[in-house]
Amino acid sequence: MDNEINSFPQVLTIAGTDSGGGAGIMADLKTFQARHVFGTAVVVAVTAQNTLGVQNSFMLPKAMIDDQFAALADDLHIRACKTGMLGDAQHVRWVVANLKKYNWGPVIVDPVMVAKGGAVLLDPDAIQTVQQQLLPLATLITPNLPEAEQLTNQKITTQKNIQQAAHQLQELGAQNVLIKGGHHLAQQVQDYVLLADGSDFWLEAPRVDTNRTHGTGDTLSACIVAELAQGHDLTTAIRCGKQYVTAAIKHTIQVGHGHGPLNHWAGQKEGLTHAEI
Ligand SMILES: Nc1ncnc2c1ncn2[C@@H]1O[C@H](COP(=O)(O)OP(=O)(O)OP(=O)(O)O)[C@@H](O)[C@H]1O
Ligand SMILES: Cc1ncc(COP(=O)(O)O)c(N)n1
Repeated sequence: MDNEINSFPQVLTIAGTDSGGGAGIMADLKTFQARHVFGTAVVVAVTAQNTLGVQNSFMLPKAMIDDQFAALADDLHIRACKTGMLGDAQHVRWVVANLKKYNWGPVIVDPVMVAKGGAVLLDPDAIQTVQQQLLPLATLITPNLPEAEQLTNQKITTQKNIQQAAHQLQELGAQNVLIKGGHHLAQQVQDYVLLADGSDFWLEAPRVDTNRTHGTGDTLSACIVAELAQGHDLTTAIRCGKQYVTAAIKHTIQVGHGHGPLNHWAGQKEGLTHAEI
């Protein structure tokens, strides 16, 4: 009976808010809505932010974080979750404890470190805690190139470096790895995927010439979470996420003076049905 009550696919983002609406929990919830799953959130950090940058941030106390997890565990049936901005080492530890305490389905780790505008969203001291405690819980980790460099302690300049870094992230405990190539300014953006069984592939798309790319990583990982919650396999979910984020970047909307947000209605705009994108 409980299965019937909680049968609609429910997902969770564990991250920071963005008052400007473009990244973090806001981008995740917009993506969940567009992808037809019910989105929930554990707020770890609150940021005062807009498309020009992060003006202030506040980390929530442990009791408030634990209570949010407990409230969800008591009532909902979360099928997949993701992490985003976690701020510092102690918050990473508190989140890890709650990931272990309950079952939230597959865990997608988006190891957010620095915002597009340059603000630090993860204390550099916390990187070791992410490597040692969070990575082993990751069904999939989705670093961008600078994050992959930090997590593997190496410069990444070639495709071979990217592949080596992905293997290193697996050795640290992440089951599957998606290294995002948005920060490499080539004509084609290339993301690299290394799966748990050792198979791999590249995802390619033409670079859209725009600075309206606030929240691209959040949107990609949130879409993957949504697809997993609906029962798709990981490869299908990743390919769908890539198609969705590419469309959301391509169909620019004019919001803000700086790094503008994506168009989370892009699937509808392209006339794509839910099943096609
Ligand atoms: N200008 C662009 N044109 C097309 N695709 C892009 C562009 N920029 C990023 N992407 C794609 O968006 C996704 C996110 O990549 P990116 O490297 O920007 O992540 P990120 O830095 O974590 O994003 P954010 O921190 O803004 O959330 C990847 O699939 C990447 O290839
Ligand atoms: C709360 C929060 N989470 C994540 C990001 C990263 O997004 P971006 O790199 O596009 O600024 C952000 N700016 N704010």
